[in-house]
Amino acid sequence: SQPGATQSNAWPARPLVWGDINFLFTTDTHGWLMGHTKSRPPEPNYSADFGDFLSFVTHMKEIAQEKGVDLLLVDSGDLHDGTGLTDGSPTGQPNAHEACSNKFITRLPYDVLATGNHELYKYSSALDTRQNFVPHWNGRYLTSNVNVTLYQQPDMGISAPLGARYRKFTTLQGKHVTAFGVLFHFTWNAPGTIVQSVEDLVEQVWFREAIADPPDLFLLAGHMPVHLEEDPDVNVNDWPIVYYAIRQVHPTTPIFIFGGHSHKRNCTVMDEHAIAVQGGRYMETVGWLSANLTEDGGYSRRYLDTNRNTYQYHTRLREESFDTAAGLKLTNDIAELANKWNLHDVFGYAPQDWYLDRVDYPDKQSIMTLFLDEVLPTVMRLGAPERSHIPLLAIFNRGSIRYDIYHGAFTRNDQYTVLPFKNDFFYATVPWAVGKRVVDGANKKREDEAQLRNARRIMMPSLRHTQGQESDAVVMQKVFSGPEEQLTLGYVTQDLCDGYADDTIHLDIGGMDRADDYMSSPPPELDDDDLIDVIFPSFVAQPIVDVLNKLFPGQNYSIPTLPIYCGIQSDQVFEVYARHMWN
Ligand SMILES: Nc1ccn([C@@H]2O[C@H](COP(=O)(O)O)[C@@H](O)[C@H]2O)c(=O)n1
Repeated sequence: SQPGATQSNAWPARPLVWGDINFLFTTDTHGWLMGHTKSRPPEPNYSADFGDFLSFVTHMKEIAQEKGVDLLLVDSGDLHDGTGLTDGSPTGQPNAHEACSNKFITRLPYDVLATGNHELYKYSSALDTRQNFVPHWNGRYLTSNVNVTLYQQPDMGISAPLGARYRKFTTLQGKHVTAFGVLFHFTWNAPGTIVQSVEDLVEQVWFREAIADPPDLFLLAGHMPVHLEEDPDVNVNDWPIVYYAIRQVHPTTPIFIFGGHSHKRNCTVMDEHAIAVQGGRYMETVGWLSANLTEDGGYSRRYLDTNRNTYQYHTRLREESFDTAAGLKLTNDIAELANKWNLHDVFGYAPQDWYLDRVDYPDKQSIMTLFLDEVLPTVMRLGAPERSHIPLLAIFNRGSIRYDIYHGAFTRNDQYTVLPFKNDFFYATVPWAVGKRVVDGANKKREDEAQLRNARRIMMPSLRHTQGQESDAVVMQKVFSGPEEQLTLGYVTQDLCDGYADDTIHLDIGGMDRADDYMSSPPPELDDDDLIDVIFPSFVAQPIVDVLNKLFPGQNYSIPTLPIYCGIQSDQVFEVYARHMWN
């Protein structure tokens, strides 16, 4: 682990069940290669870093070989955006260049990787991925429906697949695998990148040809949730389209789906021979899935907390013999980069914990309450003193706020874990009669668009997994025999497959589904004719401009003519606040 990380004192409840085909899977790691280093619960659950993970995977692959079975390592995208290692480069290099392309993730023996939406928000990230990350993987980075346009000679104007379209390979134990990497129909991608809809993907001649021959199994890695979600932003499950396209040709060939994007642990069984799993977020979870293809013996899934106890328990290794030389080197190299980029510099001391998912606005412990009521208005005023004579309404898309803040030192790295995105703040000065309706208007627009998308959505078939008939509660009691007060805080997953899948038994940390994306600082008391500065991040400028134009016809707002409110960008807001208020 990284220096100073607080180790977990909890342990897995029971060994993994191996099959003849086994998978370890990650998704939405978002740069959390240092692991979680804080001491407040549940952070120690996730205190292993990528070096520990490398040692774990290396040992697990050896165990698989000893058992004469296969173990494949899969990632479902969103490596970018989320910590100082991906976003805190002092040199302005492409996002995640050091963490992904040059140094760290390439050291893991992934068999299949897929791209996420966060790899495509900036053209520079996508190009860097293609030029510096993809070549390392030698056909294992799969982007079945994503292209990038090349603007350098001799490829001027050519639109080329970002990675490989698909991969056919034979495992060490001789199983024939056909693999795809699919991204949901993402539309907020940077100019110069192209995301083909999943409907169109499955109609392509190359796709039809690629699925024609029956493999022993289909492996579908992709950045979309395995189950429909409440939140319209992540409610983008196009898996059924791929599933049915394959099932039309191969009614019983096993299909293994590895999803992502909604940051949740999840699982669903589509038919006797098809299962979809998903491993959470931020290197909190390493997923495990096993199956017996030869005996047709069902599945076993597990969500592993990422700490050294977990890794040592499942590899049956003691502390002294667990680390591999390559794992230790990766740990050291990550620590070195974090130091070089001053990620541990302290901006101030947070006086309490604030949570992203456990509670919601306006709870005093919600990070949205801190951000909207305190941080955003304070920092906007500090950044634009010349506009202090006009009241402000600061609008924000909550999807930009990514993580908790814990009591104690608030560092440069924490700033990126809370808000990694570099967006400008635009503003429009409007009468309060208009300003007070912008948030509702933007949320309604988002809802309407989601409903339109969902109107033509094919539902994922769901077969309640029939192995291990016992209820979750009974299984849990069996696997944990100690008193409840010994349990630590963590995930208690309710997915759509039978049995209890969390590897370590916890007291439920709880969590909520996000509702509205657009929120604002507290509205001032004004008359309808009073003027107000409506401030919003550049990332959501287009929907806000659309709403403003609807509410205030004749003004013809457009992004190029919008003034910038202050010189502070969104990824600096917490630094400015912490330096002023927590120092
Ligand atoms: N420049 C950006 C890029 C993204 N966002 C926010 O991230 C959300 C998507 O994140 P997922 O992990 O759900 O894929 C997106 O909806 C935005 O809220 C941003 O604010 N600025």
